[in-house]
This record gives sequence, C-alpha cells and structure tokens, in this order.
Amino acid sequence: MPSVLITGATSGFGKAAAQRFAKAGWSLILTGRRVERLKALEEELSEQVPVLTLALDVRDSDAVTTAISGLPEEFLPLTCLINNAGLALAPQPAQKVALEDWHTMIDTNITGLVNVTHAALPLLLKTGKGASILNLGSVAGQWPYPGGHVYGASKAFVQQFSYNLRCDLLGTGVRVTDLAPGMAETEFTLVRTKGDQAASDALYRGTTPLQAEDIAEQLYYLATLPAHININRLEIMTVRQAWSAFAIDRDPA
Ligand SMILES: NC(=O)C1=CN([C@@H]2O[C@H](COP(=O)(O)OP(=O)(O)OC[C@H]3O[C@@H](n4cnc5c(N)ncnc54)[C@H](OP(=O)(O)O)[C@@H]3O)[C@@H](O)[C@H]2O)C=CC1
Ligand SMILES: O=CCS(=O)(=O)O
Repeated sequence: MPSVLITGATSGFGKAAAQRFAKAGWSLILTGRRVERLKALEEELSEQVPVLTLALDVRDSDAVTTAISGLPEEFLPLTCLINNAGLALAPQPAQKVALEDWHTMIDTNITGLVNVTHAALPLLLKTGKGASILNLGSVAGQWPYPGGHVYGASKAFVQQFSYNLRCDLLGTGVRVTDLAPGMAETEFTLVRTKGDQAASDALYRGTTPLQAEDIAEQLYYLATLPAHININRLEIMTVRQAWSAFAIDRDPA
C-alpha cells in the first residue's frame, strides 16, 4: 500500500487530498497544528485506510526531523510528499505591512517547506522510482499583483526550489512538481485577512473559484502518473480568472 505525507491536512487542499488519497487506498500521514481537526480527520478516514496524525508546526525543524525520521514501518515506504502547509498574510500594500507578517510567510512557506523536504528526502530516495514531491506553489509565484509582496516571492521560491531539486534528483526516480493554483475557495482568505469572513465571502461571491477537491484531484493525478513522467509545473485556474492589464501611474489630467 503506497503512503502519502501531507502537510497542512487540517483544512483546504490538504484535507481534500487526504480524503482523495484515502479513497484510492493510500496510507496517510497527516500533519497540521490543530490537533482537534487532525483527530476528526483520523476518525473519518481510519475506517478506510491506516492513518497517522502528527501535530506539527512545519517551522520547527527539530520537531519535523524527529517526527519524519521516526515514522513507523507500517507507513513506509513513503511514496509521496505533499508540501501543502502554507499561508498568505497582509493583503495590504508592502509599505503598510507588519514585518512580523512577512517573517511568518517566509518561515512557513519557505523554511517550513524546506524543513519537511529535507527530513523526507532520505525516505523518498529509498522508495526511488515512482516517488513524488508535490509542492504547493501558486500563480502568485509567477504573476505579480498588488499586495502579493512576500507571499508571491515565497511561491517563486517554491517553483525554483522544485526545479533545482529536479536537477539534483535526476537518476533517482523521484519526481518533483510545482503545482500552482489560482483562486481557490478554502480558509486561505480567512487566514490572509486574519479572520475577516466578510472579506473572504466577498472574494468568492459571484464567481466560480476552484474548490479544494479540484486541487486534490490534480495532486492524485500527479502522484499516480506513470513513473517515467515528471510534470515540472502545473498551473491551474478557474476559467473565471485571468490576467489583467499593466497598471500605469499617470499625471493628473
Ligand atoms: N486557496 C488558494 O487560493 C491557494 C492556495 N495555495 C497554497 O495552497 C496551500 C494550502 O492552502 P489552502 O488549502 O488554500 O489554505 P487553508 O488555510 O485552508 O489551509 C492551510 C493549511 O496549512 C496549514 N498550516 C499553516 N501554517 C502551518 C504551520 N506553521 N505548520 C503546519 N501547518 C501549517 C494549516 O494547518 P494548521 O493551521 O492546523 O496548522 C492548514 O491545514 C498553501 O501553501 C497556499 O499558499 C496556492 C494557490 C491558491
Ligand atoms: O495563492 C493564492 C492564489 S492568489 O490569491 O494569489 O490568486
């Protein structure tokens, strides 16, 4: 039975991915900080497949290394790592943002992802052919927009780190993908606005955002491709989202 390690499984893409991989019979290693949610997910899915939950903050490199290096034999070999835990904060312009918010995004989206990858690499290399690292990037990593500042930059890191990993893992059979979604309705905007439910509802109202299940389906597709195929980057948007024109600063008329 293949096993998948999913960071940020307590909500959104991570939770939907746990449900999707469980449906296909994969063993699940699920992480996140919210213990109650992990417990609820374990209760829901352990009737279908073996589930191991690890209450982890991905920013804590010692905790990450200890947990992943000590995975029980029952959950090995590790076939897929989904580096999903992440967040955006402070949608205001850069000049109005608290430095702490920038640090939180860097510590989570960059350092956290690197911590988990470093700890899981020995296990994935042991699995070799057919193993995958699926990194949650974002359209924000490629396309700038107002208020994107450190969030977009952190996702650009995810893309380049994914590509560079590909170079080093050549010959090992381990695949790496930067999965880059556009607007998707999860708790993402609630977190970004520090709990402003009205702002979150307003963003998704009157359109058709991607749903967590859409991304989970892509993750499952990527993890189960024939072992000789590596999709380097997969950018995915709702058909109701596209780019916009350059902004121009003009003199008053
Ligand atoms: N929704 C969107 O529009 C898009 C989202 N993304 C990316 O997809 C990923 C998932 O986002 P999404 O599902 O939408 O958002 P959610 O807010 O719904 O889920 C985020 C998950 O990340 C976990 N997480 C956050 N910080 C930490 C931390 N320090 N340690 C461990 N886990 C953490 C949360 O768990 P807990 O709080 O329990 O720790 C939660 O399970 C993120 O990387 C995001 O940047 C990319 C493109 C589009
Ligand atoms: O990564 C999230 C999608 S967006 O808010 O940057 O469009």
